[in-house]
Amino acid sequence: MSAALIDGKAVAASLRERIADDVADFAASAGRVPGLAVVLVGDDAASAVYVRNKAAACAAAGIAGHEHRLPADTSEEALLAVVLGLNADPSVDGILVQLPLPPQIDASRILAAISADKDVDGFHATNAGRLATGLPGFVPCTPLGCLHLIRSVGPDLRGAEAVVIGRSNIVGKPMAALLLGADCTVTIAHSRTRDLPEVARRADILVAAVGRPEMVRGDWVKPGAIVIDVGINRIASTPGRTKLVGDVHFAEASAVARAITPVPGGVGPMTIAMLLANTLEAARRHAGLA
Ligand SMILES: NC(=O)C1=CN([C@@H]2O[C@H](COP(=O)(O)OP(=O)(O)OC[C@H]3O[C@@H](n4cnc5c(N)ncnc54)[C@H](OP(=O)(O)O)[C@@H]3O)[C@@H](O)[C@H]2O)C=CC1
Ligand SMILES: Nc1nc(=O)c2c([nH]1)NC[C@@H]1CN(c3ccc(C(=O)N[C@@H](CCC(=O)O)C(=O)O)cc3)C=[N+]21
Ligand SMILES: [Mg+2]
Repeated sequence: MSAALIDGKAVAASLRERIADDVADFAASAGRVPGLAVVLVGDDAASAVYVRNKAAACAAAGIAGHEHRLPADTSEEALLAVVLGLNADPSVDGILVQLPLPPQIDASRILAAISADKDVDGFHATNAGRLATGLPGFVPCTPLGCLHLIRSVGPDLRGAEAVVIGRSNIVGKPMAALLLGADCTVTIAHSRTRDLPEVARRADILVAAVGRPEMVRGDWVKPGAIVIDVGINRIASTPGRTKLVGDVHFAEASAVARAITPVPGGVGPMTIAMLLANTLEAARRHAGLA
């Protein structure tokens, strides 16, 4: 392996220490702690793990976590009522409704109902529009964490060729918007992209957010590129066991890249750190301390 390892876990840990200090300052000024409500519908095992991680991270940062677990057969109206209650609750600064939602619920309707100034996920159309037009707002945590990691190894992004594989509203599109905002030349690739390996090889900065285990092979990577692997894929390993792998074939890509994120320990921990940062920012705005 020749690439430098981008240690998201370590970067996230140091960010979280700083956030904890800032939370203490906020509490001293505002007379209350920031609050984050996390809503989980159903019993998806992976979602339960993330929600547990978020609760622990909140506690460690001094943020009050309000966890709402609803049964898998919850109706859209019932979930809407929970969201409206959280919108109206002054102790709640941030609201996160864990995705995916069960099939009877229209996620876009739920996301639209979250107050834009409590939308610490940055998924509301108002915040997506703010990001697209260069206005201040909440930026989705995963791409924001990716940008931090990219800047930790390549602070000057002006004119760099960036290729984002994946165009979801929660990762790919906001990632592209952030890179564009950093003056990269940005290409967004997806399932209809012709000759994806060729497109990927153009990238000085390659971000993979696809959900396909180890899809990006070594010969897709330009020598010296920065590779950010957003994918979280649980696959079978030895009989009866599973393991997490990314969307990038790590062993191959790390022989070619200049720097690369591992899975686990890369983007995932940064997502949680950015969620805490967004929640503190929401609390400051609500308290008039921003
Ligand atoms: N680390 C973290 O904190 C987070 C990790 N993730 C992980 O990131 C990955 C992506 O998540 P998300 O964006 O929500 O996923 P989505 O399924 O919403 O989007 C996947 C994107 O990949 C594209 N795609 C699918 N197959 C191919 C292919 N063969 N070639 C090129 N493009 C393809 C799709 O294209 P099209 O639009 O044409 O269908 C789509 O744009 C997942 O593994 C997820 O678990 C997600 C969020 C946070
Ligand atoms: N409303 C909403 N907001 C989200 O931000 C959101 C969501 N829904 N649904 C699911 C995805 C996924 N996601 C992750 C967060 C942390 C890790 C993480 O901490 N990963 C660790 C490992 C975790 C493990 O061991 O399973 C790592 O990569 O090192 C992963 C994935 C947030 N998401
Ligand atoms: Mg961490």
